[in-house]
Amino acid sequence: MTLVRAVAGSNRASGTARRSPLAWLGALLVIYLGVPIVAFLLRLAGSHDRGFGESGLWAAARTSAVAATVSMAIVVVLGVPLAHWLARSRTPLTRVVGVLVQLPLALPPVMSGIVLIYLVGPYTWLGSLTGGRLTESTAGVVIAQTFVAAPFLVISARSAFESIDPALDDLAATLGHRPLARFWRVDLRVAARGIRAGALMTWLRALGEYGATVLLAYHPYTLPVFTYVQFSSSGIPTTQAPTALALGAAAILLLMAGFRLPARLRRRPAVVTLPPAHHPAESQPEPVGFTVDARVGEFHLQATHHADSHRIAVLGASGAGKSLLLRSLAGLLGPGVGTVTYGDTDVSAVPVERRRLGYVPQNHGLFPGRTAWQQTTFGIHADPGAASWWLDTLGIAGLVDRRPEQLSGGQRQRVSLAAALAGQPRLVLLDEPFSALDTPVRQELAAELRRLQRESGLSTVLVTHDPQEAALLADELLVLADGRIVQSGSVAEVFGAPATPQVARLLGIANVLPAQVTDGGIDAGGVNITVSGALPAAGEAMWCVRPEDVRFATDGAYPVRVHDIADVGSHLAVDVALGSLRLRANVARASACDIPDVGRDGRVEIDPAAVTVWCQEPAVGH
Ligand SMILES: Nc1ncnc2c1ncn2[C@@H]1O[C@H](COP(=O)(O)OP(=O)(O)OP(=O)(O)O)[C@@H](O)[C@H]1O
Repeated sequence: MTLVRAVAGSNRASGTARRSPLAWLGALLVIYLGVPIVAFLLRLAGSHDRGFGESGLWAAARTSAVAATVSMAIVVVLGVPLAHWLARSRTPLTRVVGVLVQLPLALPPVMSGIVLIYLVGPYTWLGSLTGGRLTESTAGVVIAQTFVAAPFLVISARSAFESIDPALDDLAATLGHRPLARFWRVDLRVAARGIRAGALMTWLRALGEYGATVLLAYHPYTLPVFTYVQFSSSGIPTTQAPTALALGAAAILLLMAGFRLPARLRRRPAVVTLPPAHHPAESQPEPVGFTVDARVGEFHLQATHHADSHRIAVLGASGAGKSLLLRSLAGLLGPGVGTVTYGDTDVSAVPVERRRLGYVPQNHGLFPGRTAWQQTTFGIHADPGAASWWLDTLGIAGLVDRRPEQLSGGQRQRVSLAAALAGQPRLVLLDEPFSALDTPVRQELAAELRRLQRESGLSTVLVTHDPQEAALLADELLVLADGRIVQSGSVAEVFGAPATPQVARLLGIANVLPAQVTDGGIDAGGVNITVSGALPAAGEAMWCVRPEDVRFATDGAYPVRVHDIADVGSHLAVDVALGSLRLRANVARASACDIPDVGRDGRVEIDPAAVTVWCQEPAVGH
């Protein structure tokens, strides 16, 4: 039944496609392009003398094929690095060069020939230097073909390089690969398909080149020149053979380019046998210090901190600058961003690939086309034994043959973590490393990382949105807002006394509310609350109390009305009205009988020492 529905669905889908005006427009173009070729093939089949015996035909075909192949090779060798530079650089010079390399595409080929005569013609400096051999020779054909065909490769390769996520290059740098190695081992590999397509277009364009060739190198004849000569002297019948040859060569090449071997004939990647695992070596704790001043677009990051501990967490709202801070510490924003120290070493001038880092980027970047094992051992310092240990510990030893698209989000995140740790890094920078994991795996991994931090001295800077994760995996907290550190200190200090209402909210404290400071207390929504700590000057203020410090008691000081009671597993979350404000109380299940029913009035007690009051929320200025 399901199959019948699926078939009916697919018939409906193809029926819809047939009725679509877009499909008909496309079909008209296919007819326009196909009919002349079919007409030619019909005439060819019906002809007696097709011109295959004409003298000079095969020599012309050879000249065309050789010159097109040499042109393509020249264009690939020179054009791929040029395309890479054009894709990666954003300067006025890049823009000018980008236009320049596309000009031959816009210029009519005959005019390209004229332009070239000014460079390599017999009476130019280059022409006389080579005794006039640059024209009227196969070299001349190659020069003409290269000029008109080069833009095809450069444009295609440039767009292939531009589509590579720059984060992959950054990741490869943190794994110790220098710029040339990154070009070979990452960019070229990822852009290979676009480069191949560009090379194919270049060859085909070179093979079909006529206008520039006929001006620059009329002899030896190429296939197009030979065809025109035949057409002028003997009429159309003898042009059938060269046309058929060009058509056949192009069709075979295009078919080969799109051909994929059946799955059973394709080379399978060798099955990986994991080497014996060993525990990662102990590392020296390396507290990080930095004074960073970096501008990225409109955003200004300005932060100074010298950590006492080798376990730091950076908390902040989305867009606060956490990832940029991590990238500055890695050296990925360049050496001009300020001073960075790992332990006692000033690494400000040390290139990222020599910093011996482990880096887990936010989107858990993995290199396309590489298996989990190849990803884990891609770093130049990767230790296969430690890689095995990490893969095993992270529960992905059975997935080592899989490529990124064959892994789930959580599995990819674990591979990324294993790759960062397998190189025995001196510092690990983690950008929300557990965000795609389910709660049990997340807790398990966090506990594993915590154990390594303690036992092996693993130094980490963790970016996270989760205050619990920060408290578990760090001794020191930095809270970032709008590119500035708004509070820093030990986990206990920051959690115990959030410096601003904004920090309190980031720490997950639920009751951050407005108030008016009065004599010896605060007016919170019309209810006077007693406070034992320091109070700001009278006026508008913000205050907070943790939900677990709001306790139901029949003799409590403050009247409330219960609005909602939610059982969240570990405790009961109770929403109450305190004057005009809404307050949250977390009540242990054992004390559930103290809570009045929903809609009923009751009383709560709030410890004056548990109340924090701030003057009006300060704006972070630049
Ligand atoms: N390449 C860039 N060009 C321009 N602006 C950028 C660039 N990268 C980041 N920014 C800006 O810098 C600010 C900080 O970005 P960052 O990625 O550090 O935020 P974040 O705190 O990590 O946020 P999230 O938690 O959402 O990942 C943002 O406003 C962002 O738009």
